[in-house]
Amino acid sequence: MAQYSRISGSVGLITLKNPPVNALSAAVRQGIVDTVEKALCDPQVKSVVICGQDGVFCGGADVKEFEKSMSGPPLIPMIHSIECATKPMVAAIEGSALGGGLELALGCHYRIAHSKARLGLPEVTLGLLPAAGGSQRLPRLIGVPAALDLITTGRHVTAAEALQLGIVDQVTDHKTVDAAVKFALSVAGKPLDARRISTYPCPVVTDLDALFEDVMQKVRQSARGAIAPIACVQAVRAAATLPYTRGMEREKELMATLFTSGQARALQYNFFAQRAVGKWRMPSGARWDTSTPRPVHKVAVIGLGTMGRGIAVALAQAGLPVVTVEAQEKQLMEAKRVMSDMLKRGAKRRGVAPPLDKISYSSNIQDLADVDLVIEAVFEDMDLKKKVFLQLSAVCKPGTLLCTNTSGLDVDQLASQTRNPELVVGMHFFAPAHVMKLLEVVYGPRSSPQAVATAMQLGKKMGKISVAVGNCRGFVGNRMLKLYTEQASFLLEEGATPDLVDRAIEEFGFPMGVFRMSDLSGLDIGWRVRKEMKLAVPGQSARIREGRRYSPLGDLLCEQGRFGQKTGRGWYRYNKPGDRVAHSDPWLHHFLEEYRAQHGLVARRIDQQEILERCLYPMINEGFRILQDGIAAGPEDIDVIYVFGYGWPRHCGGPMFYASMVGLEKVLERLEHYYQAHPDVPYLQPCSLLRRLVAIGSPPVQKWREVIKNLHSQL
Ligand SMILES: CCCCCCCC/C=C\C=C\CC(=O)SCCNC(=O)CCNC(=O)[C@H](O)C(C)(C)COP(=O)(O)OP(=O)(O)OC[C@H]1O[C@@H](n2cnc3c(N)ncnc32)[C@H](O)[C@@H]1OP(=O)(O)O
Repeated sequence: MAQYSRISGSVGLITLKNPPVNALSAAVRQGIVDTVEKALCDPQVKSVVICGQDGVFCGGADVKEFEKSMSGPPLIPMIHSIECATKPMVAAIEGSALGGGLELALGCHYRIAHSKARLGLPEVTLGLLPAAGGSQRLPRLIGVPAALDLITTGRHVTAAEALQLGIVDQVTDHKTVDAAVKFALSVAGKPLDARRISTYPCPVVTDLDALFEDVMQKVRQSARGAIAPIACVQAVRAAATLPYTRGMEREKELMATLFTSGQARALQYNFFAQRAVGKWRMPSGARWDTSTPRPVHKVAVIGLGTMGRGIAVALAQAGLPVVTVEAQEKQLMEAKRVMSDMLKRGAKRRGVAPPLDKISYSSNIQDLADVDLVIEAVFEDMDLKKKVFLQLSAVCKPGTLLCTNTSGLDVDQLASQTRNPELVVGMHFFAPAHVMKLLEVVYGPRSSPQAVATAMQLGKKMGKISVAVGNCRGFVGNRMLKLYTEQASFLLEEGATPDLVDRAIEEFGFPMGVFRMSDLSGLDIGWRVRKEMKLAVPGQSARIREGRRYSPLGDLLCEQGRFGQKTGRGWYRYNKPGDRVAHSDPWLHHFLEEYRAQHGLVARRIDQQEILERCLYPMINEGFRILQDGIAAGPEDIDVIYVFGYGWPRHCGGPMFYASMVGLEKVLERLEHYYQAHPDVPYLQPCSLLRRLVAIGSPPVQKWREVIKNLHSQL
């Protein structure tokens, strides 16, 4: 709703009230319509200020209402009537003015912002465009290039940048409403014709066609199949080329297509999923709101390889003092040089001083005696990690949380090396750790809720999206990934090429296909793990191991020294070691032909649909198993992990959401088909949770938690 009062004698004050972000729900829109009318009818009121309660102007349309049928006054005429008002309307912007919130402010005649406020039109991130006049008013106010940037990226700008761009008229460090009221008093009675943005001509752009062609090309490239950024460009083009009313018609037309699209549903689901994962719960019943984190003032990172360096830099950038320990003196010196450069580059980008003094470097584990939390990031070897945990348990003060950055080893085995296994959790970062947003917080059977709460809170402080998951081989992300990469290798055996598979995956929306990604990460990493597991045996090319289908193709490449980009050869050929541009490699095609001939395999034509189904559906099936096993609390956890850690296209929601969009019956039917065709691949057998969901009519993804809960309570 909205509250009305009169202050300073002649200023009508309208306060939006809908905690926590004053979203424009039907009730708020009705409140605005009613209070604006009241203010305009009150002869004592000469000007009007619109603000939001509790330091937030407005977080935009209420996204939760998008699924329901529309009720209440629509935004467009509401904003139009504010712009047409005959008394000056002033927006007092504190906190956020986003989406419909900024569109409301653009309908006002003046905008006063607090210096800490953030403004933006993030609709594109929800699969939409600013369709309450935002795509038509913003270019008229700040010009086409700047509006294109803001609308197609959805980025939030600071008040200072908003002032520079001309979005706001004044920035204050003091009480925003007071400043706005003072301003409103000063403009009372002044003419308003020149303040109505919709009447402005769009600033002229030289060679408009070239500008839009260029922008469209860039947007298409970065959109990876998302339709909203393209519609945003089209809407701004309408602003630049059509009169306002016709531009508004185009905006509406474009929005109508987006609003009901699967991509908008996926992106909006993802918005709420990101927030849902913060509300973690463990199978024991422990939860985010009943578990208190331990204070963490000083942190340590042990092992300064690529991961350790990134983690330490991310911690320092979050303002935490970090002690780093690396046993090898040469590696320590090299790490110090590289990390200092990383800190300097990061600081330059953010316009702050590099936090070099936050990190201290040591080769002595005894220096970790007084830290509150340690993140172990040594080589991925269980024996080595066990040794480190044993040492840490002896060296660190009682109560220190011991975390491992393993990407899939058993957290419980490491916990068993320590005096306090309840203080051990996994903190699985993704490379590069100072850039990637995802953190898997892995609890073992003995991890305490407090330890999980502490790691989750630390992740948040580091700006990560943290997801709490149970302990199993590969946790959530890598457990599912294994099947994806394995299926991709099987497809090569059956007739595909790395280029063909990668093209299908990239056209689906992943930034990189499975083979290109594998070349980037290094083929030797998986090879070493498979050798340790005695799955890969040099010189052997058997295609059945441990009773199930196995593809030795990756092992055979490694035996030839083809480790990917770093050796200049892998699934692709590179001009030199370390080069990033992958070229199709005739050697590899010949190698595949020979391999098939050796094993009596006849290459067949494999189409894009089969590639996607074979690569994605087994992953999804494993996702259902993960839910069934209670390793992830809900589909949102899996989807957030895949979007933020593995490049799953956000406009497809994540694997579990995607499954619900494709239709669970179809996923089930295709898995059954592929399992029948490949009975030596046990994981293709559809999981019982998937069967159960189909049996009860394929409820929407938001309802799966209930089904899982019932399933668990029946066990
Ligand atoms: C057929 C054609 C029909 C076409 C007709 C359509 C006409 C529609 C016209 C216009 C449409 C306008 C579009 C929009 O305005 S879309 C919304 C744009 N706004 C956003 O994207 C902002 C989203 N919110 C945020 O970025 C942040 O929440 C922020 C406001 C910056 C605050 O951040 P923070 O303080 O970190 O808090 P949280 O993110 O945790 O949020 C707190 C809780 O509030 C919920 N929330 C936030 N924003 C919204 C929203 N816009 N709608 C509903 N709910 C929202 C969020 O989920 C958190 O909830 P909970 O505590 O339960 O987790």
